[in-house]
Amino acid sequence: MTPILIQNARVLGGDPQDILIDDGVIVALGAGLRPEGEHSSVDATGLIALPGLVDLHTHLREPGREDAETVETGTKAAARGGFTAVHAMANTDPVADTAGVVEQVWRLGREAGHADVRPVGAVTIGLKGERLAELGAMAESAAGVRVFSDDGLCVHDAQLMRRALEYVKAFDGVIAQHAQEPRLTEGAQMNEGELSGRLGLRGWPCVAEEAIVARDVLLAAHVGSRVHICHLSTKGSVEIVRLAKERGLPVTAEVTPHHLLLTDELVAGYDPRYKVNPPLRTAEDVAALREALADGTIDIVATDHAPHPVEAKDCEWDAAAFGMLGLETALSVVQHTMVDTGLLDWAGVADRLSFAPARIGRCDTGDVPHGRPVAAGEPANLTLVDPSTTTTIDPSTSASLSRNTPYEGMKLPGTVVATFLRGRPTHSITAGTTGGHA
Ligand SMILES: NC(=O)N[C@@H](CC(=O)O)C(=O)O
Ligand SMILES: [Zn+2]
Ligand SMILES: [Zn+2]
Repeated sequence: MTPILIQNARVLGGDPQDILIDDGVIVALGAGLRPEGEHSSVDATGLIALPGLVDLHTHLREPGREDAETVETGTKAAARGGFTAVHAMANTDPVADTAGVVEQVWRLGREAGHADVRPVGAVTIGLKGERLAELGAMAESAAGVRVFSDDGLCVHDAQLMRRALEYVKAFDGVIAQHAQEPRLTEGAQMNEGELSGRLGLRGWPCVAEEAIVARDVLLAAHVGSRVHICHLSTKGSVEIVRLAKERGLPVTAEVTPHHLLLTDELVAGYDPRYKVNPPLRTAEDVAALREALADGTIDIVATDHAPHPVEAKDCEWDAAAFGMLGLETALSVVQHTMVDTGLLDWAGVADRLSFAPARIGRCDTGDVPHGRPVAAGEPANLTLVDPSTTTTIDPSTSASLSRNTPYEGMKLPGTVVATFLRGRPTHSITAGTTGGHA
């Protein structure tokens, strides 16, 4: 590959600089670079350069639901969203609960080549919540699993959760908990509140999440092992995590783009596009989540990209599947809710969407590290963003196999202009291909 000179990019939102990439590595960074020899140039005037984004929570659906998404299509959507690495959730069919399945997913990611796929291992066999899966074998496999989760379901048995935390401590793993007390959410369809009563939909109380968050930070502290809370959605959960961090407990947390932007009022039209787990909450919760992401109480944004085929969403509310697309719109939603509101600068975005998720997933070191500083000697995993654009979201242009975006028709700021994975463009907008993305 000939060297690439990216000119005038605002690295992490700072002053314009040139970035010279050769052989997959950033070899020089500075103003007015004039490399000798053959190279190609990219004019990045007005663009922000970020470290390649890292998603700690993606559903790629392969194996088993290749009608909803495949590793190929999901990672293509990831590249278009500016991601160079994604953690693929274990709720596939078969479940990713053995070294064999996680290695298969990891290998599919390598073959597709759009983004590095870091498989998440299931905590319990078949996600049944009964017996621990072979966590050690998945950690030692070629996939090098460090994140374990029964996501979609909660590890609700306290003793199993304790054992899982003890087990992963040996290899510095982390349990990513889908915090949902199942007995408190039987048949639940939306946030519990005045609106759920009015709409006649079974409510999903905040305490169902908060009870598990509180229990698990205490368990993690007791064991001295790391717990990560998936898709935090309530003000009360924020308060618990804040208190836990003040006490120095080993907890990290994520918020999804949709919980930063959307509220339960959208459910009033019974449109299943807004059906998601955990449910959309109130404006007060949204404000608390934004504030917590800004002050670092919530460590990261994770997409929870959850593709579903048309028939699972184009139906009555009660029958519809939970979940929303997220990879291609994440950065735009974060710009809209956090940057354009003055809550976070671009360096903060780099932290919440790249540095911190890579650290939590322990993929900031090793053979193919992510979430590294934009600096000479580092792998050229880069995302170029044009923050000055506005796009009307059009699901038909998505790289995902599914169409269940909640943002259809919305105007959102920012466009990912190019993504580089170890110096190779995995996404780039050339003249004529700009426009809608979902
Ligand atoms: N978020 C969702 O609503 N759905 C996810 C499962 C999950 O993340 O809990 C899915 O797998 O579809
Ligand atoms: Zn979940
Ligand atoms: Zn999920």
